Amino acid sequence: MPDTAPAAPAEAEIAALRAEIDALDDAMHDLLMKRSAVVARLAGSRAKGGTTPLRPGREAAVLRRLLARHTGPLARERLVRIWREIFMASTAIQGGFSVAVHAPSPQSGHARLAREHFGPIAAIRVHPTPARALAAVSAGEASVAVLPAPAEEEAGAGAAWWARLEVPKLQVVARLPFVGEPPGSPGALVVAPVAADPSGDDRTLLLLEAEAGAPRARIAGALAEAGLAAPSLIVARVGQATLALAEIEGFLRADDARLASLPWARRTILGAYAAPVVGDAA
Ligand SMILES: O=C(O)C(=O)C[C@]1(C(=O)O)C=C[C@@H](O)C=C1
Repeated sequence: MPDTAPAAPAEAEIAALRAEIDALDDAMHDLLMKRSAVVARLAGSRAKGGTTPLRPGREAAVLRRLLARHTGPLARERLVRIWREIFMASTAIQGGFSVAVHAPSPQSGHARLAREHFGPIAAIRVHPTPARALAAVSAGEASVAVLPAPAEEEAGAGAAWWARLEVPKLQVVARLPFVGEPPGSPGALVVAPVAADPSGDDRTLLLLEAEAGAPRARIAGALAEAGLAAPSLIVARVGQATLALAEIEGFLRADDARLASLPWARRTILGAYAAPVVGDAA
C-alpha cells in the first residue's frame, strides 16, 4: 500500500466535531460561571480575611493535583496557563489586584516572569529599586511585589532586599516560575502583606544572623545538626554581621523546636513558597 495522508474529514464530519466542541464549550463555560460563583462566596465569607485574596500555596496544590491527573494531547504548560488565568480571574473577583516589580534591568526577565504568572490583564508597574516596590506594597498601592530571587553577589554589598524585609508585615509567599523553570532563569520571589499558605511541599526562607566571620561550613553544619535540610545557603558579610539566608525544606513555623536548637538568637522566617514543579513533569 502506498503511503497516503488520511482522507480529509468530510464537511459533515467537521460539522459534527464542531458541534461536539460547541457543547463542550458550553459545559466549560457553565463550570467557569459556577466556579466563579463559589469564589464570590469565598470572597464574601469573613473566614478568609487578610489583605490580599492571593493564596499561592493553594494555587500550587491545585496545579500539582491537576498535573498529576493530566493525560491527552493538551500540553501541560498550556494547562498551567489556563489555570493561571482562572486563578487571576478568581483573585479579581475578590478585589483589585496589582503588582509592583523590580527588575535589575529591562533584560533581566523579572518583569516577564511577573507577567507570565499574573497574566496579561494584571496591573503591573516596574519600580527602580526593590525598596520602592516593597514600599508600594506597604502603602497598599500594590497587592504584591515581585523581586529578584536572592543571590550571593548582591548580598555582600549590603544591597540585598531580603536582609531588610519588614517581617511579619511583609512576607515571601511564592517563587516564580512555579512550573518549568528553564536553566539560567533569573527566578523571582513574590512578597505580600500576608503569611505564606502551605502547599504540601514547600521551602521556607530562614534568615540567620551569625557571629562576625562565621564560616559557611559552620552555618551549614549547625543547620544540619538541627535537622534542617538546606538545599541552598547564601552567606553575606554585611558590616560586622554575617547574614545567612537558608532555603529550608518544608514549611517551617516560628515555634518549630529545630529552630530553637540553632546557636544564634537572631533567626527570622522570611516566608515560604511551594517547591517548583521541575521541567514539564507532573
Ligand atoms: O482558595 C482560595 O482562597 C481562592 O481564593 C480561590 C483561588 C482559585 O481560584 O482556586 C483563587 C485565588 C487564590 O490565589 C487561590 C485559589
